[in-house]
Amino acid sequence: MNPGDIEKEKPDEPAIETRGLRMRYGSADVLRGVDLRVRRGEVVALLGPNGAGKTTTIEILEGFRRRSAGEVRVLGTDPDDGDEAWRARLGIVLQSWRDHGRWRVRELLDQLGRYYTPYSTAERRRPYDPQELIGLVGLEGQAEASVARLSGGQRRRLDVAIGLVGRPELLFLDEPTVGFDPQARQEFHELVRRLADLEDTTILLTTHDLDEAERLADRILILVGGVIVADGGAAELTRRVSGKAEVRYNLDGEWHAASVEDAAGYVRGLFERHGDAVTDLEVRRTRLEEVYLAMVRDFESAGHAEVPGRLAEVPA
Ligand SMILES: Nc1ncnc2c1ncn2[C@@H]1O[C@H](COP(=O)(O)OP(=O)(O)OP(=O)(O)O)[C@@H](O)[C@H]1O
Repeated sequence: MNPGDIEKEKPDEPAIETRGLRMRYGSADVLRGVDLRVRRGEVVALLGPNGAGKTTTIEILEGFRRRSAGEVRVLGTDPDDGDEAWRARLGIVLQSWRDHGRWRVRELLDQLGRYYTPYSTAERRRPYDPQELIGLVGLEGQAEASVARLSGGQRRRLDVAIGLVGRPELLFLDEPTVGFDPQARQEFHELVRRLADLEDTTILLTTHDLDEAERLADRILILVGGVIVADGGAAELTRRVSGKAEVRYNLDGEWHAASVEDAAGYVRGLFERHGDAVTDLEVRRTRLEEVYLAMVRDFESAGHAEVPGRLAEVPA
């Protein structure tokens, strides 16, 4: 079977699907039955406190780590059985990657890109042209710089370029924007949206930046205590925790605030009653960060036994 054939397999199958995924390190159960589905073309953010098992999950999906139990399919293949053709369809940006110090940026991308040439298809030309990729991640000024001389943020941009060089169908990003300045972060967000919208790339990312998750992801998964405790769009998760919005406004020079369920109705009434006397109107719903912290707190204060039927021992 050649790589072209593989790409045409089961187009409706989700890019990622796990059922009852479990991982035990020694006697510690880190993943206790993770069920997740990521549709093709979706951008999904995996959130969770330090040590929740996000990297472990991603590494299992990438085929870097063998799971203890459960079913996993990534682009139609069990990662434990993934071959080179399967790997060529993935893009991976790890939390840290330190090597290639003497290489120059363009040279490195050119070399790494050659690995993907045999896996080029009519739908997905592989690899990216190094110069185009350098422009895409904003490293034009560093194309001829040696890797050891890049700043932390530039190095991270290169990590992203390395993850993209094979024009992946599925891209894993583990805390991709750590060390980015605000402008680099914004450019990176635009890049991710462009990859998802124009190149139909499926993206699974982990981040501790809740604003980033909200801005980038079609869907957010919260991993706590080894299970997914919440799954939905940012607005949906926010509504689930707090249906209320805060309306602030100035009326005849005095500030007012109200916590209301129907913000649109409240604002309509406000203008009907006071017209132009209302100024500086602001409607603010609960921020994702508050929602996230409330969910983690609830889970932790309930004790982990609150997730029924999911905490059984992983078979040794
Ligand atoms: N190779 C290993 N052997 C033993 N324990 C491990 C191993 N790798 C990870 N762990 C443990 O598994 C748990 C989950 O780690 P993991 O790196 O997956 O978490 P994470 O959610 O990615 O955390 P962070 O947000 O800090 O990156 C942690 O308690 C960690 O100490």
